[in-house]
Amino acid sequence: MNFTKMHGLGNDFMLIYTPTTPDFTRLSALAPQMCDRHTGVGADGIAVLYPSAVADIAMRIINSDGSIAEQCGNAMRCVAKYFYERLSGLKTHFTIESKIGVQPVWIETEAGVATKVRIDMGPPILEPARIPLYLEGDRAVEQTISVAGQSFTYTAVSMGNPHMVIAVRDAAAFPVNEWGPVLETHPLFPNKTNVEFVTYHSPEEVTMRVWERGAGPTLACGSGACATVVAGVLTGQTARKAVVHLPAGDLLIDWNEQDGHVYMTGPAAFVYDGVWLGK
Ligand SMILES: N[C@@H](CCC[C@H](N)C(=O)O)C(=O)O
Repeated sequence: MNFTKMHGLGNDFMLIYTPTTPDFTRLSALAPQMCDRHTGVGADGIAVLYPSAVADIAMRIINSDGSIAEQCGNAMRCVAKYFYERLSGLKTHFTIESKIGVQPVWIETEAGVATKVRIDMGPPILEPARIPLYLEGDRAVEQTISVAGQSFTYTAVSMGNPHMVIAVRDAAAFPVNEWGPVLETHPLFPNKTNVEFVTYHSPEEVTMRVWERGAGPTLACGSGACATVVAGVLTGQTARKAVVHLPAGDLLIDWNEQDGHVYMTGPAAFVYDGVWLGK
């Protein structure tokens, strides 16, 4: 099976392009083995790229544990760069069909190379029932959650996939691996959740670290960065446009006032092309 290793700010993926309908059951079953960092290729997930009837291309994201997620901002930027440079004939504006719908994409280029990708990540979903989260009311802003004898204040946002955003004093030093797994699987979130630990520095700047549902600690999460700025706006911590600092670089997030959609801009990179020889 041919694949291309790519990453978006260190959130890394095996991209598999197939001109026919993908066998998701097989790819989900293979994902833990392919994504294993010792005995496989090593990746946070698999991004599957295939023809779409309603957009220029379709993509689905499979987490490294084999679960299929609704959304993945970093994989979408990788898919967009791949599509722009290898399949589209250098089209700088096109659409990608994901599980959440048809998402417009814009490519910034230099000599035929995609340097930045901007994606319409759609409107955030705030109603707890649709995140999904077991909580009454129409929003989950600055709620308390208790786990293993510790309480956290969180704001929940779905970008198609669920996110719990927790403001902490120093996100860079926060023990993500200790608290991430217990919060990911908290029974309040029936489909589990991604967890972002964030420090709001100013209305325009945030530092974020993430524990991803189905993948563990990753270096970046595009949908999580979108959720972080939405949570920042809802709690009065950020402006609608802010830079999210991640361990390997920055994402620019803009929760547009006119259409209510969240726009994400950032880089994507090729690493290598390979052939998976396992079964
Ligand atoms: N890394 C992603 C999100 C990938 C899916 C996530 N782990 C989930 O299960 O929702 C991103 O960049 O958005």
